[in-house]
Amino acid sequence: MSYDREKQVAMEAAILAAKLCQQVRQDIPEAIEKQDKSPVTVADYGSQAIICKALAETFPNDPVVGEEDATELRKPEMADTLNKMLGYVQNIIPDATADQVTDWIDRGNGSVSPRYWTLDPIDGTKGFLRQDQYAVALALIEDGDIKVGVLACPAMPVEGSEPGMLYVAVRGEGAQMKPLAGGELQPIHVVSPDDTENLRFVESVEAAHGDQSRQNAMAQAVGITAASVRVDSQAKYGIVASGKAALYLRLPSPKYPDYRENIWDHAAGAIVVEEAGGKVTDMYGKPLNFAEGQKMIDNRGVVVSNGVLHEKIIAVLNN
Ligand SMILES: Nc1ncnc2c1ncn2[C@@H]1O[C@H](COP(=O)(O)OS(=O)(=O)O)[C@@H](OP(=O)(O)O)[C@H]1O
Ligand SMILES: [Mg+2]
Ligand SMILES: [Mg+2]
Ligand SMILES: [Mg+2]
Repeated sequence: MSYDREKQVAMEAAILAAKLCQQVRQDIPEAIEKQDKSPVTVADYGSQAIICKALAETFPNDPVVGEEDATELRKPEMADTLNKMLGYVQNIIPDATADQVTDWIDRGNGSVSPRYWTLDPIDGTKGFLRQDQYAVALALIEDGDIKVGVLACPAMPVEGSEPGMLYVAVRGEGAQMKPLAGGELQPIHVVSPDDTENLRFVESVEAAHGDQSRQNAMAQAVGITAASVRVDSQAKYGIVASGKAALYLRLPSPKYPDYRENIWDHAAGAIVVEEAGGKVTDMYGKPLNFAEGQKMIDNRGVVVSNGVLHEKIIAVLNN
């Protein structure tokens, strides 16, 4: 089966959502605190609205498992925030109404099903707020297998152009990237073992999202001597997929040993790396499970590599 239509619609939606995020960020957004104390902004909500609307129009029967929902936004005390968000959405969809926008956001409350999309409207909200890296991440999953993944990284540096890169992959068709500013999709590949210049590793900026001291020790154990490059969001997957780093380590934080990873924090990035020739598993070498629910309850941590390094890193992690 061909996924041309899914790829096209997902790319177009992610590009529009990325545009909204860039506009919000120019205006220095405020963080709103969610119930779990993590931040959300009008850009997270607006991005989810735009992407869910596009998916509803083309694939009305596909559920979407998205990070955000509109419950808080519908409260009367949130009217100013809702209005501000609506203004940004109207820059892209001029006739959108407040009721439509909250309904679109809530289309992201779907469940993991035989075929579903998973959406992180802004991955790395903390990076977004600090003017660092972030990503709009969208993936299609069928029978637990990721089929299509799109990662829009509006702050990714691009040689000779303004920042912003789009990464995309379809199962069995390879991975590609193109600048968000325009241009043709180009195939991408993970770093080869003899490319010592790019034999570096990436990890989260937020220390609480991993175990930085162990991550550094493990990278050294497989021969990576350079200090890590700290990057927010699934932009890390784009960096590994395009051969700018050989490894991304995300080991469970000693502060939050019971944390389980969300499907939307990994699905889009994982297929981009796999289709670029790399490998993605949990810290025990187990495949990530996208068939159970929004949390990957059977997995611990995430290990992303150029493939060649994978067996070695899983071995040092488990000896
Ligand atoms: N304790 C813990 N362990 C692992 N992961 C966690 C943890 N807490 C939060 N999160 C999730 O981290 C997502 C941000 O991704 P990164 O860690 O790659 O970026 S960052 O450096 O933290 O900005 C972030 O995604 P967003 O909420 O979309 O920004 C969270 O889902
Ligand atoms: Mg979040
Ligand atoms: Mg996320
Ligand atoms: Mg998010």
